[in-house]
Amino acid sequence: MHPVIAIEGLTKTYKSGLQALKRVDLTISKGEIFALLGPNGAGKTTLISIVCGIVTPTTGTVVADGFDNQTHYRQARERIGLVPQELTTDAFETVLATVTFSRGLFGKAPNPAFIEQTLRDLSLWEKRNDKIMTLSGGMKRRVMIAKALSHEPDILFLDEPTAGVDVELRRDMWNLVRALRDRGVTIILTTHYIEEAEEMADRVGVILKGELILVEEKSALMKKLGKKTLTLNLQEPLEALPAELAEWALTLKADGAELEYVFDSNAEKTGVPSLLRRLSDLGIAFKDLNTRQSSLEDIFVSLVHQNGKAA
Ligand SMILES: Nc1ncnc2c1ncn2[C@@H]1O[C@H](COP(=O)(O)OP(=O)(O)OP(=O)(O)O)[C@@H](O)[C@H]1O
Repeated sequence: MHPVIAIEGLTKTYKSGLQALKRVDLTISKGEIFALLGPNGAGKTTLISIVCGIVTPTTGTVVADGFDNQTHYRQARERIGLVPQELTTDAFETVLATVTFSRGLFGKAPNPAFIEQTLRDLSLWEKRNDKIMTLSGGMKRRVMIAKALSHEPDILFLDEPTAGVDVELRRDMWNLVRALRDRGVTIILTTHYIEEAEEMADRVGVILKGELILVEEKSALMKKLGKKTLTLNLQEPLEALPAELAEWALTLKADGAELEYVFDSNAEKTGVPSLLRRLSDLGIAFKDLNTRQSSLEDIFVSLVHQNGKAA
């Protein structure tokens, strides 16, 4: 089975001379949910825009479901639905007309039953005769998704799908994305909300300054890079860390009332038992303790930090 998207040697230098993509190689399998993470300006939108045929790459190729998006643009584009970051739609049109028109743009035969189902799935059916301009921001975003799905694409790109939407709509979107995946749609999303990637993605890619610095199964990534944090709530606050504790990577928090120790949970020797013994020897007592597995957010922040230092 060929990958549903194959990106090879992709680079993009804008006319301004800015190199937005350095060299990106990436393959995506059918039915995956792939989350692309990266700080502002990393190149996420540029990458998506190239795959969707909106921006021309400087070098490299993109093959969507077997079709090169430059030599077979129409066939490649037909397979892709794009929900852009910005709302781009005719404010004076009704919801139903906009979504129906979108399908027509791809040369697909009308299918009112399919459009109705799509609008119902997105809780837009009641609003079908409303003009887009009268809808709330969240509803407008749903319209953008309905438009992207109108021609029944196999691959859906969501560029920051939940930026600025409320918690309820975010949950709805996640459910929708899962339902689409269950139907065999491949989903690529960019997000600033790491919890979104943590919750949804099968695989995660991290892009920094135009380079895909990491692509990994989410579960493997969290296991491999995951650290644990042990927090001890002290009986008496400490003014400073005693020199006798220098061999552990400790931080004092909450005005000295909490002692935090970050350790590698995969290591043979975590340092936790010896730390507790040393604390007891020093007469430092604690009321409570807890450990927390690091989240994808911690991992992401430390990756960005490391790369910032390396640059
Ligand atoms: N049309 C353009 N002409 C020149 N430079 C551009 C153009 N579009 C984007 N850029 C630059 O390319 C770099 C990557 O931008 P891009 O929008 O792809 O990043 P992003 O990761 O999507 O960021 P954000 O999270 O802020 O949306 C940025 O430095 C941006 O200023």
